[in-house]
Order: sequence, then C-alpha cells, then structure tokens
Amino acid sequence: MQNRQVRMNGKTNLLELEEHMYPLVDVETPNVFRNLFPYSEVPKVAFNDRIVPHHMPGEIWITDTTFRDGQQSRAPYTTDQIVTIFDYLHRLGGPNGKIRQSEFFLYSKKDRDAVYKCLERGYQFPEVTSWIRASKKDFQLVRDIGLKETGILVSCSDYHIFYKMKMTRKQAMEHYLSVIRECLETGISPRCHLEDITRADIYGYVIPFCLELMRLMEEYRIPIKVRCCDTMGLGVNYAGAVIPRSVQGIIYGIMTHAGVPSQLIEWHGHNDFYKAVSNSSTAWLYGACGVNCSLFGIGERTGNTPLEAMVFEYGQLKGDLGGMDSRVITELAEYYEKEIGYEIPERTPFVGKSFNITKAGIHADGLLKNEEIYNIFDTEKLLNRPVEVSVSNTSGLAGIAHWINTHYHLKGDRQLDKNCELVQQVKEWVDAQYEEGRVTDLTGEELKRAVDGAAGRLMMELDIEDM
Ligand SMILES: CC(C)C(=O)C(=O)O
Repeated sequence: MQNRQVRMNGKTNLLELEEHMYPLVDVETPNVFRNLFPYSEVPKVAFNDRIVPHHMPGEIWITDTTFRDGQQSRAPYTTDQIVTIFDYLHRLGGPNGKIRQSEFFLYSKKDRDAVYKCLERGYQFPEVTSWIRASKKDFQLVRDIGLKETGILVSCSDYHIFYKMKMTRKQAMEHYLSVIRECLETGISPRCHLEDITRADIYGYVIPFCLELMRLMEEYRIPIKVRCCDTMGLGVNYAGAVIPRSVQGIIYGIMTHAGVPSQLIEWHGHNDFYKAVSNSSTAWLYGACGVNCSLFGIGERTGNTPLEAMVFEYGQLKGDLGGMDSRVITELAEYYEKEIGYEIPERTPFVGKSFNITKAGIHADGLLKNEEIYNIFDTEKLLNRPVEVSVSNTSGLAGIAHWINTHYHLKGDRQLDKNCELVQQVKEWVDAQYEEGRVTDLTGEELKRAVDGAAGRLMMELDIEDM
C-alpha cells in the first residue's frame, strides 16, 4: 500500500492508493462475461449484494454531446443550426454553467466553421470541446483552434480490445497511454472515453488503466478526464448488482481504487434498455460530477441520455435548478420541430405534444377542480406549457370546460363551469361527431369553431384572448 498525493484545481486530496493491488490482468483469451451476456439470450443481471455508499459531489453538471454522438446518428446539422442550438444550450444552462461543455467534431471544414462560430459567441459556458482522431496532427489542430481539451477513444472491454483492435490488453493499454502522452505533450487535456465499460473487466483492466492515467496527470500537471461510456446501455443501478453492469460499482471503483477525483469523472449513457436516465442520475449519486447527454436523447441506436431529462433530475436531486432556465427546453423542442424537421414522439416526457395533455374525462374533471391533481408540476411556469386536455368522445363536460378555459385564457371567476349552457352545447356537437363514426381526436381549430358558434348562438361574450 502506498500513499500518493493528487493535486487538482489547487486542492490536495490525500489518496491511499492500493497501487499494487490492481495490476493489469493481461489475459490470453478475451473475458466477454458469458455468464452475463450469453448473446443468444437476454443479458443477465447478477447480484453479490455489495452495497456501495452514496457519494454525490457538492457540485454536479451536465455535458452535451448533441453535435457528436447526437449527430453521428442523424443527418448533419447546418452550421447555422449548430450555432442556434448552442445559443439555446447557453441560455438553458444558466449563469452557473450547469451545461458545462459541448463537444464538436473537428473532421471537416464545416465542423471547424461551427466551432469557430460558437467560440466567437464568447460564452463561458458551455465550453467548446472536441472529438478527434487520436493523432499528433489532430492534437495540434485542437491547440491551434484554441481548445483546452479533447476526447480520445480508449475502448476498454475485451470485445473491443480483442475483436476490434486485435490486440492484447497490455498492447491496447500501452497504445492508449502513448497517445495520451502525445496529447499531454501538446498541452491539451485528454478526456478518455472508456468505450463499453459495462462489459469491461473493471479490476483487471479499467482500474489499472485509470491508475496509469492518474500517474500521467501527476507527471504533466494537466487534468485527465475519465468518461465512463455505457456504449450498449447495459449498465444497471440495482443495489448489490455485480460489476461490470453496476453503475455505482464502476464509479466507486474508479474513484476509490484508481483515485480519479469526482470532477474528472463523467457518465455517458445509452438507452437500449430504457435505463439511460436512471443510470446517469445514479452516476451523479455515487460520485461522478458530469453526465454526458444529447438533446432529446438523439444518438446512436436508441439514443443517449436526454439532456432535458437530466435538467429535471438535477432539480430533483439538488432541490433547485441551479440557475438553469428550463423554459428554454420548450423553445428547443419547437426549434427542432419547425426548423430542423425532427418529429418528437408525442408522448416524450417534458417535450412531446402530449406530455401534459390528459384525454380521459375523469382526469379532466380533476384538472378542472385543481390542476395539481393531474399535472406533474407547474408545467406552465417551468416549461411554458400549461396543462391541457384534448377533446374526444371520452372527455365529457369537464374535459370540454377545461379545454375552453385553457384555450381562451379564462381564469378565476371568468372560468366556465362544466354545467354551463355553452359547455353543454359544445358537448352535444362533440357527441354528434362521434355518433357519425369519427375515430380521431378533435383538432383545436374544429373545437374553436364549435365554441365560437355556440357562444354566438347564446349571444355570449367570452371576453377572451385567443392563444
Ligand atoms: C464512441 C464512444 C466514445 C461512445 O460514444 C460510446 O461509447 O457510446
């Protein structure tokens, strides 16, 4: 056992690093954890009931990969679109830089133009960072552009080391360390993307490798980040699950046994098993300061951790939004739909058209009495999206009354009661539509015409301000 001091950002952490306890285990044949990943069967979760303590850092943040992993899986954005989205991210992240960084490709002239334009904005946050091929020429490029940090791919499972790179663990480790050394020599801070960490040998490869990274960090006095990439979305957050699938087990090992400080640990999730959000929150809870996300979760296959979801995870874990302006999420959703032509599935939390629309009449009745009964929070205040009802054959009088009150901004004693004559007349019209065989919801335009018609017949002034 050996004591070692690691100094970061002027602070000194005395770490008792068990350096000799975690030598590289240079196996002859790949360990693909067949017991957990039988391939022709569903993956398995095994438990050893080792409980990892919570260790949420005082400050946590979000980093963005909309323009890297996000863009890998869709048609490229134009330079103008990138700059506009970057502006939105800046506003969303607020003055405390809760959206701390955004990463960009530097491959083509178009990629670099976008970087220059975003840098010209002069924002402190999100900090522009890069993703490159790991070569001396590209490190120089990062430096010439004026960036401080770059992502480097250091795939860590035997699936990648043996099958893709055709190397042994020792060869892969030596190769990565020489590339990272080159990066440090250029004065650029490396962000090491440990691809496929949830299928990697954590104590036989990942921790020995991270120990080496921490040695290099001491030698060069340049921060080295460790990004834990759950490439196939296989991470789980169940208490007592075994590594490499246990998110908390991975974070704990890297922090405690490899001595990587929390501010240099990031989680990058994928949503193959619907776990991207809960795994990212788990990474925060157990010691990672950063979670890497993309807007609306757009990313490879089933996507990445949706950035907008982590805004609300942040709020729930920390007690407030830390200065983030969550209403910008709605502006971004509108921008994606109208300007980029990306259709957000309507039931997507926080941004889909239906996320706070209730259809059942019985729920609408509750909403009419008090909107808190059927709304997750004040969606009008936090997202500029008032709770709504959509009108169909099941909406009933309450649903129709709620629709009119919302769409005509009728508040307080101007609100219509579900039993009033106007609501009854509109309901008769709605019922007639479905008796004639209609099977779809009524559109806002159709309802507005029906309401205006009924109000005219009743010579009623709704005294409204239309939406
Ligand atoms: C390419 C790697 C770094 C990645 O994004 C992932 O593992 O998901």
